[in-house]
Amino acid sequence: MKKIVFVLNPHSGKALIKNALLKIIQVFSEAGYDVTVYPTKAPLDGYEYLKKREGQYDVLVCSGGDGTLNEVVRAVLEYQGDKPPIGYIPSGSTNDFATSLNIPKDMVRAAQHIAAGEPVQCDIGRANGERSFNYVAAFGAFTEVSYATPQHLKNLLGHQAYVLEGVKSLAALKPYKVKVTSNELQVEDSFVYGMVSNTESVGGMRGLAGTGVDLQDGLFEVTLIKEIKNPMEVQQLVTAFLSKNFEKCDVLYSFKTSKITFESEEAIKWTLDGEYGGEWKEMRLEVEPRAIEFIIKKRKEKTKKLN
Ligand SMILES: Nc1ncnc2c1ncn2[C@@H]1O[C@H](COP(=O)(O)OP(=O)(O)OP(=O)(O)O)[C@@H](O)[C@H]1O
Repeated sequence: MKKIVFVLNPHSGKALIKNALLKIIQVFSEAGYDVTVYPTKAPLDGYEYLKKREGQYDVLVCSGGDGTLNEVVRAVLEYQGDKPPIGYIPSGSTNDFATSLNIPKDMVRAAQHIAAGEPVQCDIGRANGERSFNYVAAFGAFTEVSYATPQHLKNLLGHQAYVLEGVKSLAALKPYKVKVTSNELQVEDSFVYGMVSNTESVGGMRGLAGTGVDLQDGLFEVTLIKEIKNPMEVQQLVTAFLSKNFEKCDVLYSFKTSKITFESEEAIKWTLDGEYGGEWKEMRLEVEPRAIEFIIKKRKEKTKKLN
């Protein structure tokens, strides 16, 4: 009998998991799995639990927000032997990455997709050779948002919390002098925002990272916003984001890369998958191509697009 473990953060999002838990277990059981359920007790508990149990499960399913998913991926990346596929049942406040994987918001449906789904390979990011990130590493405006927003506020406002905080931080944009080095671009300038991502949606907003996002092309999208000096530049930026056409915007760089370094004289705070990622004077971001398998619903066009 194949073994599935279901690791869940009981407090994530609005704790909706409690209404769906029994049905989710039934879905996996009826699909022929021997099911183990593990509710996490604290940050890093999910990571440690799975790390210690390498080789014991055929499929790892997790439910929570981006932070919980990040822990599960991190454990699997550290496995020495086979890396089991990961199923994700989102229950966080924004769930950007789930949107990119076309995972339904309804938890029981998400479980059904996993039970009948297939694994697809996905690129993963690595920050300064250590911490992994699934879909976004960023600094500057907006990035304080997710780790500075308390859980109860996130639960209350959901995705609006991000937008509200984002607008607030727009009023106090602090530029950072940064040297950016990649094969595609070498530049030294003042930036208010920098993002390296592998997702169609960031902070609940689609299109921020440009178009043509492919989760397994070995490339992440880079979006850099320069210091904004006048109202015309603000307008340019708004137009670029609304039209999703970044080419004519002088205050923005948008390109794809597999490796990029950010260097600055002062330490800059980073966020990795919406969680605090530390303060760094040098941040090296690298793509690990197709490092993880996610189980998603079998779908002709999706399979075509991803493979
Ligand atoms: N039982 C727990 N108590 C406290 N924190 C936990 C617990 N289980 C997990 N965590 C930690 O809480 C952090 C946030 O959890 P998670 O990402 O699952 O939910 P969220 O914050 O609601 O979602 P999102 O990040 O999408 O808004 C994670 O870093 C996770 O490790």
